[in-house]
Amino acid sequence: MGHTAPYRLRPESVQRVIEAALTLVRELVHLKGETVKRLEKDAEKVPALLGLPLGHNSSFQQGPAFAPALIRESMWCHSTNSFTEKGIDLNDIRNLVDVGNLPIQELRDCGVDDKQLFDAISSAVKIIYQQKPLYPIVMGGDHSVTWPVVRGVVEAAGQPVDILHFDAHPDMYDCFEGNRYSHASGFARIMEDGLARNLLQVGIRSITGEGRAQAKKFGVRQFEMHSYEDHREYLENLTLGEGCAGVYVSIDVDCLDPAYAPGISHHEPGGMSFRDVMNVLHNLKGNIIGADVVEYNPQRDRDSMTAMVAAKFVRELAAKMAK
Ligand SMILES: NC(=[NH2+])NCCC[C@H](N)C(=O)O
Ligand SMILES: [Mn+2]
Ligand SMILES: [Mn+2]
Repeated sequence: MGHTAPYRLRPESVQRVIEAALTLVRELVHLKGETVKRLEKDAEKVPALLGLPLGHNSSFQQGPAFAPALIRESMWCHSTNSFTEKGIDLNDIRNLVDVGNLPIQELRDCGVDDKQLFDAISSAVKIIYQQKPLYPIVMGGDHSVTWPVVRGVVEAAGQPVDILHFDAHPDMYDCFEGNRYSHASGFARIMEDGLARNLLQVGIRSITGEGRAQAKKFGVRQFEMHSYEDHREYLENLTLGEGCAGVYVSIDVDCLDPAYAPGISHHEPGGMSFRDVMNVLHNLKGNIIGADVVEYNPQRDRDSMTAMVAAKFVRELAAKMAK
């Protein structure tokens, strides 16, 4: 018996499914945003956690599609507590809310294509950003999610952002393995769309001629690991975001050396330590209005250790955003 063509929803049904998914996000965002305002009417910025279980644009392994639930599990694991390194209690809803996941796989099963899916991600981010005092902090999923997330932040803010991007890779291929939505092309899309006033890439140690040419074309500043010590002082005293919408921080967990983070798809030796990233993040002067932690791959992890690494990145980013 040959394969029958997969059943497809009619286009109008696909639109209804997308709207249903965004309605769930909209209701949760409104509920959490209004609750925070009732508890703390002067709250300026409260990070709102959104999970994007997406892995199909990864060029090598698709495990990041399973990451959000496992990062949440580590965030609240009783092996630790709810306080961040500098004393923010994330159990306090005024410091962090969770608005659930966008149902990525279900949308794709209904025949939603990547353009529609990325538009839905940008819409979900705008819903969060427009519900003050909430600001989006996203858990991937592979690094392809950053383009639609940054687009949503910039469209809602009305101005470009300064982006601080931690990664072993520049992710600026024009088109990787025939896919312009690839996790290895997201920052090319971001720069083409004029979404970033400045893009600083930190932790780079796997870069092709195209990666360097694209950086030159777009004016991207790349801080490569082979000369990291020459730039440490500067990177650990950054001021970003003044005169534009603010700062967006994207952490690809593979910025870390595989010794510290085995649970990622692309093992690239010679990476950063967790403390190196914290030194840059804790000392950063700037108003972070959006962030993401991506590329955690549970299928490569050891005893959930990298889930805890991704979870601590989320926690410390949230603490840095909260005001
Ligand atoms: N977001 C990422 N993890 N990108 C990884 C890109 C890997 C690709 N093989 C390269 O060499 O560039
Ligand atoms: Mn990477
Ligand atoms: Mn990346």
